[in-house]
Amino acid sequence: MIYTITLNPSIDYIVPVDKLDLGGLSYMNNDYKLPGGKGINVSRILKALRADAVALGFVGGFTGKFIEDALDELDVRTNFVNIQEDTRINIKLKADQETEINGRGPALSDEEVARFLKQFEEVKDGDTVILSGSKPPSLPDNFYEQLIQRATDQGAAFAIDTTGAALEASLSYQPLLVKPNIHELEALFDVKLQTDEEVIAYGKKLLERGAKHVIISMGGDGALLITKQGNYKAKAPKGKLINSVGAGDSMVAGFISSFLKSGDPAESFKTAVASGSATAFSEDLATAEAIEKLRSQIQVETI
Ligand SMILES: Nc1ncnc2c1ncn2[C@@H]1O[C@H](COP(=O)(O)OP(=O)(O)OP(=O)(O)O)[C@@H](O)[C@H]1O
Ligand SMILES: O=P(O)(O)OC[C@@]1(O)O[C@H](CO)[C@@H](O)[C@@H]1O
Repeated sequence: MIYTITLNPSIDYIVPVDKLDLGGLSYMNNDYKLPGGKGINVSRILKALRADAVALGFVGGFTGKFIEDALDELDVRTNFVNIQEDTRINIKLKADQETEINGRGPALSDEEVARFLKQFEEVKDGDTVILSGSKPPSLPDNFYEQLIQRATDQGAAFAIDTTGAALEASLSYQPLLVKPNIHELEALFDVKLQTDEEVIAYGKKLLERGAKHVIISMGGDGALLITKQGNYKAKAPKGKLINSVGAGDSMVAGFISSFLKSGDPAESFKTAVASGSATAFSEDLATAEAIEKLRSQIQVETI
């Protein structure tokens, strides 16, 4: 079984505006709401790719109910801990540029956290846990590390898509996959990276510190995969960028679902890039058909 962990889900409120008048009044064009949060997005793509997964995390209030109902409708399996405070709403403003305004997230009580940890005991030998996104501020800084420690003790593999200290702390536990984007990699090492060689050199540092596979995503410039066996590059297919929200999560889902079936990093990387780009070219997350169609266009080269 795959478990996705979304400690801080969100309603993603997509707000298209023809022209944004800062300080004035603008009207929305066909705004819509999606169940969001990185792990939830991963679960939705896993569902599209027919991989069995359960989404875990915390949801609360009317916003939490919206997320549970929307995922039920999409037939995505969930087992959330219900909490007292409302789940956050994240604003995705689409004018001539995309602007994101994310909430910090609700406060969690000790009892709510204890219920989550109890539930986490169901993770067992052979399972894969995917940890993605921010944590609500009331959780301790090392909460991801605590979960990784538990997952590892329980015999499960894990992948992690987060940034900064939480990403660094995860490396010695040998994540199956880490997927910083190029800006997150730059921030981690406080450098500016120009060439593929430079990106690979810094990606390799994550490998040396324990990660088994490192994907560095680069938006419309595609991605690099760094492994002990070799390094790979895939250009992103050409298309109209409609929505980059969830492109990175789609990559994680694409890689993990394919790798668990095939054990082949290069093939899994191809599915990852196809999944990321198919989401970038859609209003919502990618469909299985869109992923399959793009997959045939993607060339993975060894570099
Ligand atoms: N403009 C684009 N054209 C084609 N593919 C894209 C584009 N933007 C993103 N992608 C695809 O999605 C992948 C992930 O994108 P990106 O590097 O933006 O991840 P991210 O920053 O983690 O995304 P997010 O946080 O928005 O989910 C890219 O490697 C690429 O395959
Ligand atoms: O604030 P976090 O947890 O880092 O990111 C949350 C978020 O921006 O990430 C997803 C896209 O990757 C969205 O569904 C969601 O709104």
